[in-house]
Amino acid sequence: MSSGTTRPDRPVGLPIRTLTIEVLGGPDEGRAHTADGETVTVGTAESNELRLADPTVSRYHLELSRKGDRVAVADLGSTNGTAVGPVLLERGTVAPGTVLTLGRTSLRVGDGPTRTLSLHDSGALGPLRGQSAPMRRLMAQILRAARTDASVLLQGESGTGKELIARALHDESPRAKKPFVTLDCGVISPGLVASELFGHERGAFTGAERRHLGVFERAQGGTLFLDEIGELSPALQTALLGVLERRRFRRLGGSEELSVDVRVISATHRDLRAEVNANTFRLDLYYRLAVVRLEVPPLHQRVEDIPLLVEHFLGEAGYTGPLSALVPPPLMATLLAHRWPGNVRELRNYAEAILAMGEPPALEQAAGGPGAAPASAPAVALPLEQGYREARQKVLEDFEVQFLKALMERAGTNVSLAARLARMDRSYLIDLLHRHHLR
Ligand SMILES: Nc1ncnc2c1ncn2[C@@H]1O[C@H](COP(=O)(O)OP(=O)(O)OP(=O)(O)O)[C@@H](O)[C@H]1O
Repeated sequence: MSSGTTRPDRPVGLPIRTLTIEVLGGPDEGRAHTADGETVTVGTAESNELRLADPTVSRYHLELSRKGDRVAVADLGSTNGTAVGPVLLERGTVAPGTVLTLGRTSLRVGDGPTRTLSLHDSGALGPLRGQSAPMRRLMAQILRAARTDASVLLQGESGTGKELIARALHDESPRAKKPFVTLDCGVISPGLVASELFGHERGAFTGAERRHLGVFERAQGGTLFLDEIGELSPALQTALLGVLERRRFRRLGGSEELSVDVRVISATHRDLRAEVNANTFRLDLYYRLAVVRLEVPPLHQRVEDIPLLVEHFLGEAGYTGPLSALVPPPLMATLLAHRWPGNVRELRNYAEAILAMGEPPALEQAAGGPGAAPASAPAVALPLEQGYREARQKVLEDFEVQFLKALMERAGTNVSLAARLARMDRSYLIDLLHRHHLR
């Protein structure tokens, strides 16, 4: 199997038609912008490509991108919405020439000149595989960002490869020989995040029996990857901002100030620009984290990557035969048509299962597909006769037990594998298993 060296025989540039935006009305009337790349964001915050002064426009109001002959419009959770005539538009496409209204501002989107975007010249970058144009575009952006010390924010659905990309950013950077440390802000209990970030001194709080080094200290000189950054509480957002601004911090319960030389990469499955608009994520922290913002497309938007990825995962699992013997063309056609809600992770599990079982397992039906439960049917029995608090507790406990049983069955009782599949911290999983007497 040779997927690691696959070199698509395509040119290393992608010509795209860009966009222009003219401000026809409102406080910014007369301004215009021509896009450099495929997307343009509009809003009042500094990091928008088209920054407006109109106070009725949100900080991150709108994203416009080319979709063939049309222009895709995505409202980023703005306060006053985006309208075409009397119709409010959250997401959709419009023809060039359409006038959009944002608060008191009106904009006309139009065709811009053609530009050539650079693509990575192969289907591999470190551990990453992908030969589709979006993936090779992303690889080119990763290589460019890796050479700088800029903070990078990765945004994409779960399982799209954000952690692998963070790793590639580190491996391709001048910090490659220094540590790469990950903290998943979504799976550790909220009370422990501060001590995981900054460490603590012995006796800093009940149970702190010895000094603990936080991730900033362990990543010194290297890269810190903060996964699920959108889950940070407001207090921790403030504390993290302080460290990033001052480049210094103290362990919890400590008095010594320690200096930080760490490059921060963070990731989220949510659009933090909408969280900034809603005031649930600090704008100043967003600026610090998203000096470079990379969007990782879901797998169904880059289906050309599927054969290469399947071949790669089978090869990693030890398969040396021809791809078509395990995945004949009709099965490959099914894989290309599947929606892959779990993205590349789901594809990897699927490829490994084909090899383990010697035959293709059934693909899970996406929610809403044929056979899915009607939207109004409750997913769990609701114990309405109990009070809210007790009922919530009971439903949660039932869910945890069912989830853990299914998880341990899938993982063949291997706790490390189970933690990986469930994307949770291994020690937290062990705690949960003990709590429910499943171990
Ligand atoms: N482009 C790729 N090439 C090779 N392997 C990939 C690629 N993208 C993802 N994977 C594999 O898919 C799995 C999921 O990737 P990863 O954990 O990086 O996703 P993620 O976006 O960080 O997910 P989550 O948000 O759930 O943490 C991993 O096993 C990873 O190695």
